[in-house]
Amino acid sequence: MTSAAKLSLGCIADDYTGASDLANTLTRAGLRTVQTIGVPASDLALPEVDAVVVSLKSRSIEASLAVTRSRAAETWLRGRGASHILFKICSTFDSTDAGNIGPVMDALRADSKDSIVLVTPAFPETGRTVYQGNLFVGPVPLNESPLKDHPLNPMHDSNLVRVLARQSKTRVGLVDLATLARGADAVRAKLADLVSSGVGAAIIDAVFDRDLETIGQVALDHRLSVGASGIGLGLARALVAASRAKPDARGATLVTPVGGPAACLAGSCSQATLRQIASAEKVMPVLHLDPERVVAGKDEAQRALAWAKERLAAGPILIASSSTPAEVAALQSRHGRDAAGHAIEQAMADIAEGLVLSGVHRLVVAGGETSGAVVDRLGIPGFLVGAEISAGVPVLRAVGAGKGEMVLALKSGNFGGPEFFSDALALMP
Ligand SMILES: Nc1ncnc2c1ncn2[C@@H]1O[C@H](COP(=O)(O)OP(=O)(O)O)[C@@H](O)[C@H]1O
Ligand SMILES: O=C(O)[C@@H](O)C(=O)COP(=O)(O)O
Repeated sequence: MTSAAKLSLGCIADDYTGASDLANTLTRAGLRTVQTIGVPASDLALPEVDAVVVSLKSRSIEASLAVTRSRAAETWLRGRGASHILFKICSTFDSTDAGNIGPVMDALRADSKDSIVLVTPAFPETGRTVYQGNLFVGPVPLNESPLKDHPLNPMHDSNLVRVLARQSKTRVGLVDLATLARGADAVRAKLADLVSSGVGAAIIDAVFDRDLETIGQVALDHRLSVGASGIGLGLARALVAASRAKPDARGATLVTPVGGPAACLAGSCSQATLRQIASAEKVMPVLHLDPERVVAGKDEAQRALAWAKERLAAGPILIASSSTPAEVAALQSRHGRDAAGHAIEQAMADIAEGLVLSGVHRLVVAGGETSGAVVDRLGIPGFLVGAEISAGVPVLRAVGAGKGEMVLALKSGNFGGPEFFSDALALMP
């Protein structure tokens, strides 16, 4: 970093769309924020900021690797003066019984020496609320939501106290909404009780943004918290209220128009993304990859690139691997979950690389793992946050890529309205 100023907040995000979601929230709450891809190289020039969100692709990798990478990010952020670190997880608690939320939380907690860690994936703006420790996605519990069919981490239990306890060596407790409603001191007293009974992590309920403000105040007593963009909002507001960060009147970066061809890639199989692809069919050419051919080799990505090159001059295009839950399950039963996912992610990265070589500098990507594969392949080291396309999804301006100006939108599979692809392109001139 060029600046020696101390960070008010350090963040470690377990995927790239989640990182841009958090960077968007922090920016809009007034913190000057950058998103880096991995731990930044020492020569990466970054502006003076209040918060850095280090993006990792650690949600679905082996737990010990997720721990090592998260710790490297933690060391870097603490070295820049961050006294509080937020480990950003998905608002739908995407994980398996093997991890990675529990193992990373345990390791960061040991390093921070916190007696207890507050954990909440609540993000009311996108319909994620937590009550009595149960996560709701809109009106339904997590296990009845489309997340039950996620290709990599299907979620079958909405009770987060149980889910986290299965992944963590720490005893997990609950701070319920009734306690939270009594204010920050009531939460502090409850945490002290939990600590005295040997609990090291507390799922905390939150339904409204005001709940997250209380949580943010209490979380700042500690060195670590775990959660989604909602707790990021609470922390940012608490930092501004405590004058530990100056609200930035400029807000999001103005992204200068880059022009030229634009493309969209979708690797998310979420219901929201499937609906968005169906809407895009009405306004732009859409190519559906044949997932079986993608797993078989590189030809399908080459076919897609040739298809795109014939059309790019005429307007935006969309290339999608996304399939229905039944089709995903069938592909996975033939090739295995990880092999199928990896092959498709790498095909998306091949296509993105080819598109950029063909002059595309405006790129929309749907899917967290998919975005990770694409951004890694493009070698982009970091992003500044631009306009908000929809809740949790900003326009991003690549910094330090050495490939000329480039703007991207990295969409979490579940986010965005039905016209998301057109909405994004309209804000990426
Ligand atoms: N047709 C398909 N069949 C099986 N897996 C797929 C298919 N299309 C994409 N995938 C894989 O599903 C995963 C989707 O995850 P991700 O990109 O994180 O989306 P989301 O944001 O919805 O979680 C990726 O690993 C992707 O490669
Ligand atoms: O918190 C969220 O829901 C998002 O920021 C996020 O992490 C989404 O992950 P993907 O759905 O895998 O993109």
